[in-house]
Amino acid sequence: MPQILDGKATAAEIKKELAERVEALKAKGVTAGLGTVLVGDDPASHSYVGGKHRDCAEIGIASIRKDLPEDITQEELEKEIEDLNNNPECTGYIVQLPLPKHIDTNRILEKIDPDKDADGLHPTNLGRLVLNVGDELDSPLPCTPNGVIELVERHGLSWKGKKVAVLGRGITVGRPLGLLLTRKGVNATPTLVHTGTEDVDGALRDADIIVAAVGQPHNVKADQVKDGAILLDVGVSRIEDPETGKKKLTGDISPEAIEKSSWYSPNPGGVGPMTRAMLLVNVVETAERMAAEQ
Ligand SMILES: Nc1nc(=O)c2c([nH]1)NC[C@@H]1CN(c3ccc(C(=O)N[C@@H](CCC(=O)O)C(=O)O)cc3)C=[N+]21
Repeated sequence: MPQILDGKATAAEIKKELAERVEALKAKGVTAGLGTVLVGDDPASHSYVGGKHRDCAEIGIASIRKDLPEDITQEELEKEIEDLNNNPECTGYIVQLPLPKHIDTNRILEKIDPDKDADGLHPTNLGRLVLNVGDELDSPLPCTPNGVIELVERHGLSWKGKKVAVLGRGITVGRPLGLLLTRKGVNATPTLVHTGTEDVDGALRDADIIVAAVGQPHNVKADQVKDGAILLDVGVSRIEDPETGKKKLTGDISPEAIEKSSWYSPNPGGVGPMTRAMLLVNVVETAERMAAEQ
């Protein structure tokens, strides 16, 4: 029987630890504050951002919310970013992705003060991750990849020496996860599998651990998975529940593939809550660094 990598319970444990660090900061006169920038009215994005603010409230982090219209110009949005960079109450913030098509996303991400980058997606912080393979890093890490690593380790499992197939090469998951997996403290051997990969089946079957981050429902099939593999399900899709006819969330990995695993992360309830917990880690750590500099 496969065992569950319980993201909800693990995130709750991390939040408890963080609440203490938030208290310790308050004793020093520093209140951690998360800013969110949300453009347009995509319901899924609204729901994610809402979740982030609830998480903050739970552990004593203040929050600053900027909900902006879909037709905002590049220049206006850059002004909002500048505003958060200068706001001392905001110790870290995120710009919810995706942004509307008329916005140059990379230029926006570059405007974020790297010291306030709660997502760990600023080019400077991604660059620090590339440059540092060994020692402690004093910069934020990308939340979903970091959540994937932490979820496995907090269940007493190790990445060390493992062959890992990462399905997907997107900027928020696949590509940065490859970098995290090769850090010395993790020491896994990743293969990034993507739409240009010839032998997808071979790469998946060879893997001790599969991380699926493509956003296609039940994309990973039983015959692509080695017996006893560890499966991490990152992608989300909304599909119709055949029993109720209602839309429900589902992951990238088929139920038959999960049956063959030794451990798997459910979706929902796996990597999603861990992503949110790692965002809180980044906010607390940026605030701690700011407090240390005072
Ligand atoms: N700048 C930026 N940073 C992000 O971190 C970011 C983003 N943009 N754009 C979209 C993706 C997606 N994402 C999720 C976070 C939590 C859950 C999560 O907690 N999901 C719950 C289910 C939530 C539900 O029921 O809707 C679960 O898996 O159990 C899901 C998805 C963060 N993202």
